[in-house]
Amino acid sequence: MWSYTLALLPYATSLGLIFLGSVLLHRLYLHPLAHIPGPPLAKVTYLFEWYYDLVLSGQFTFHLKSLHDKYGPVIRINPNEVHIHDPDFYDEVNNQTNSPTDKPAQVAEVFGPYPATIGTQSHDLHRIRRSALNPFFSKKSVVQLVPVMQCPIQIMCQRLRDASATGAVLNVKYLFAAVTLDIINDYCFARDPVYILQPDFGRKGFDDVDSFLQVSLLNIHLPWLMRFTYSLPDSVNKTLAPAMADILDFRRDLSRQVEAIRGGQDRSHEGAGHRTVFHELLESKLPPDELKPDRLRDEAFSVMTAGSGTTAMVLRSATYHIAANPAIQQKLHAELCAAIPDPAQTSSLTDLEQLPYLAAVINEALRLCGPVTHRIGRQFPGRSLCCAGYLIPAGSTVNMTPYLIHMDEGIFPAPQEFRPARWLSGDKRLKKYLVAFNRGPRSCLGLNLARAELVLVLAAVFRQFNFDVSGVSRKRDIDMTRDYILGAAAPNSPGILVKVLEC
Ligand code: HEM
Repeated sequence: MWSYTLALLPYATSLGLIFLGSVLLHRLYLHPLAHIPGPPLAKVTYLFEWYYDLVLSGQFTFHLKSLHDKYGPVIRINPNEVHIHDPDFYDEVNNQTNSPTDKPAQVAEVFGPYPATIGTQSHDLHRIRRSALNPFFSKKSVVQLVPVMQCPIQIMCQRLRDASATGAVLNVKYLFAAVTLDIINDYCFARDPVYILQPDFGRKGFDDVDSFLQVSLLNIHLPWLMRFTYSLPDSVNKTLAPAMADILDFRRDLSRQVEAIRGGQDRSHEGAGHRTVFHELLESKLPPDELKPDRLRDEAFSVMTAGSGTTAMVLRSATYHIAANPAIQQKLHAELCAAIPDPAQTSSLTDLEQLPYLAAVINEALRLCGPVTHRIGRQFPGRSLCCAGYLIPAGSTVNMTPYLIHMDEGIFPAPQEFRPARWLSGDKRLKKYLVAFNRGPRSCLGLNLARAELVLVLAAVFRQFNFDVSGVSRKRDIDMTRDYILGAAAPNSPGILVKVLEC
């Protein structure tokens, strides 16, 4: 038996080598993307990308810039994907309504097999799911939601007042995460504020989400991993990855809440005084398959997580940059004092949105600290693209990275500097290049809500307070050092520890 096996070994090895050689030759010379420039190693193997994303931990996004400097605006980043860095080509990839746009499978399933709007591959199914959610997040709906937002914002201001009175050090990373999660929790499920009232703002849950995002980067490259993980019982997952425990509990709790609404046990929306997403979604005209428990659980998970962590990241970075730049803080404070003479009173969202300096601060925060740092991938089954003379055949995966556009020195000089004034220069072109929410049919569902939260929270905070940020290190605590889908601070960052000053 052994002698047969040994005799066959050279044949098997030769066959293996011939197969490998053919794959390499195909990828280099015959593949539909063979003509696209890029590092030879990236053309033939995924290992190139894995090295930067997995071995060096979330570094590929930074490396992309040097690849584009070397190979031009259109490059091949792995055997089957193209990356484009051409800010003027952004709408061509992301803002098309005249042809179907799919999401590549590994990006759609980044958080696991995930039948939420954000995790939907197919264009047509995405339209169905997205249309059901759109009405909740229109500008009009968000304006009606302002009183809901004001409740946790007022509690947040009281927490800041208390910290200022006692001199306590506050971690604003968790403060802002709590306030945004309370807002979306109320909108989705008619729940009173919870997190903003907790002494540590519910820190552990937010830290677990950070760990979950790190795992999700692994999942983009090895999509079977999360599929396998979710097929295991929760108890096994909790033992293998303790950080998953809170995430799994959170998911199960969301499922319980949705089912309690469906079963009629949860009628909290009746006294809420505002519409709530999941009570209405359950009564919507979505087809029955779309209303199944797992589908709505995952939709809830996506809206709750996308609807809190992202805005909180912009709030905390903006807070640091404003407080660290006295001239900016003073200018903003002066504008807010004129608009809100009595800080005990709140101004309308519409009035606050008209304040030019506040708007400039928010645009600059979205540019410099846009939370979604990973490349955004799309597929066009029926449309080929032509960029910089390169034909990209229909069906290819095409990526673009908002972070690289926001850091483009040709558009935003000194891109690493927080300069709200650049938005007041009268250069109307700049807005075209602010793509923190992406554009087009798959752009951010919560854009209006996020912008309203940024306006209301920053106006309330900087009308009344300033911060001693001498204990914060920009390099360690604020700037993205690793791209885990959302930008992550350095591993040794304690959060954003500040002293609150009343002004
Ligand atoms: C400053 C805050 C925010 C930023 C910068 C942001 C950014 C983004 C980006 C870039 C995308 C596109 C992702 C992709 O194409 O794969 C996206 C999608 C999404 N965002 Fe946001 N987001 C923010 C806040 C919110 C909020 C408050 C919600 C609450 C509802 C939300 C819910 C979603 C959902 C559900 C999607 C998926 C949309 C779809 O696939 O149709 N986001 N967001």
